[in-house]
Order: sequence, then structure tokens, then C-alpha cells
Amino acid sequence: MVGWAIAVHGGAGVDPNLPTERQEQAKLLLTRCLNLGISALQSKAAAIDVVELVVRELETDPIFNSGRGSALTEKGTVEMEASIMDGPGRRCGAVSGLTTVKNPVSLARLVMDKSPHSYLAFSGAEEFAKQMGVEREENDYFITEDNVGMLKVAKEANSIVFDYRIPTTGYESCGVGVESPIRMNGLPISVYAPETVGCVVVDSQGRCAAATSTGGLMNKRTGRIGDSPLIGAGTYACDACGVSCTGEGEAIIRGTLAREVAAVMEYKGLGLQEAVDFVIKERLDEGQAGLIAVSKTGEVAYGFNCVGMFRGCASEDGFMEVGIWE
Ligand SMILES: NC(=O)C[C@H](N)C(=O)O
Repeated sequence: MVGWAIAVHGGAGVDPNLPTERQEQAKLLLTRCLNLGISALQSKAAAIDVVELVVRELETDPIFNSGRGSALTEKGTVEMEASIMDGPGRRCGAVSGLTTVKNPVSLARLVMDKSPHSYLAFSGAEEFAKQMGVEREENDYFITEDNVGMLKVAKEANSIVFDYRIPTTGYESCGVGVESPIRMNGLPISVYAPETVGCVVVDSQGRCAAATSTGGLMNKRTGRIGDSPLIGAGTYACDACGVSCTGEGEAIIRGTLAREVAAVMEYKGLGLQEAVDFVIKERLDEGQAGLIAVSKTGEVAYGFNCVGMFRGCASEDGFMEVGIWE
């Protein structure tokens, strides 16, 4: 038996001028989600069930960029994506291009449990959702007023990614995201891509699991797939650890960030926090990102190379922390 541990995130790359009220709202939600996960772990729930439960809660609340409140495409539509992975047996499921599914993480779970595949996208994923009878919603449910405003700002700033979560009244305070040297069709990709959600858990039997869910990047091209549904990039779990990433998806994909944490533990013999620090420092190029991780021995760790990351962690020994900045 090991002590259980849990970590959640609500995105990396937070606007330094984020109003205090918004910071408090985000921290309250993270605390609520942590407590939900903690109760489940105390009732001996399996890691895989806990990550799904917690991410569902985050998707259902519009504060972060997943499920309801997802970032919008250049056409003002939502294309949500999610993935989930169970350390024992390295079982996984992923979905992309969802437009009606209330809880993408649960559809990813069904891909893992009820299909012979690992990853379903767009019309095929929607078809699968109908067959599975998962809860679906109209467009209006997912598209919030805040996000319609932010898409407008992103378009005016001519920025592909621009996802500061701010109240409708405060656009003028958000400024323009720091420009990345990476360009797509001549447009800068903003460095800030916050607010994807994720959860990693090790249960008292030492089983690790991870899940990540997102609307992707504000003003993204339709059809764009980020790191969050990609096993090994945004999400990974194995016997040794569970990892969920957030930030600039293209950089996370190039660095296969989540898998790298497991790889350096396995091949370099690093401990969890050392592995996280190494990967953030050595595998991100100029990209900005963060990640949360747990190990089979009950450790919890996080790291990021940007201004902040919405995150919370707790472990069986009574440790609990919710924070945004360094
Ligand atoms: N907010 C995020 O973390 C964005 C996500 N990583 C993506 O690129 O789709």
C-alpha cells in the first residue's frame, strides 16, 4: 500500500494582470475538484475513476477552457478534445473534434473501455457518442459570452492563440499575448494558451492515471488538434507515473512532454520532481507550458516555465496546496 496523491490543473500561462476575483474563483474551483477527488480516494476509488470524475467536474464548470467554456475556433465554433490513460496495462482513449459531447473525458474513457481503438475524431467520434448514449448539448451550452468576446480580441490582435480568461468587462486589461517566434501562416502563435484542465492520480494501490481535456486554442483553425488528446504529448500514464500537460500545444507535441517524464524516470533513474524539472528545462524549446505528475510511490510534482499555472495538489499525509504563481 502507498499513500494516494492527486494533482489538478486549470492551465498554464496565466495573464499576470488577471483580476483577483477571477483568481479566487479559479482557486475555489480547483479546491472543490481536489476535495471531490480526495473523497473518492478515501472511499478507495481507482485512480482511473478519480481522474475521470475530477475532469468531468472541471468540464462542466465554464471557468476553464474545456467542455462548457471551451475556446472557440476561428469560425466561432467549439471543437473539444480529451484523453485518458490508465497506468496498469497502459490502456488509453482519446477524442478530438467534438461539438456536442458534454463531457469529452468520459467519451475518451468509453473509447478506451468499449471500442477496439485508442482515438476517435470528428464525425466518427460524434457517431460513437450517439451510439454510447452519452449526454449531448446544443452549441449554446458550450459557447460562453466571455469566449465570444475573447475570440473578437484574438482576431483583432491577429493572434492564433489568445486565451486569457477574463471577465467580459475587462478585455482592455488583457493586453496582447507575448509573441512566440513560431509562426503559422505568417501569424504569431501567442505564448499564452492557458486553461486546459487535467488531473493525475495515484491511488493507494499504487495505480497511476491521467486525464486532460480542452477546447484547444482560441482562434485556432478548424481541424487543429493540440497536445491534449495525444497520448505521450499532453497525457501519459504507466506503471511509474501519471502526467498531464498544458500550454502551447505545438511545443508540447514536439517535446512529447508527458512521455518524457516517464522516460527520464525510467532511463535516467530520476525521481518525480527531478524528472519534471528536467523535462520542463530541456524539452520545451521556446515553448511555454506546464505539467502535473504523480508517481507510483505516492509523490506529487508540478513544473512550468511561464508566469503561472492554475494547479492544486494533495496527498494522503494531509498535504494540500492550491496556487497560481511560482
Ligand atoms: N490551454 C492549453 O493548454 C492549450 C492546449 N495545450 C492546446 O494547445 O490545445
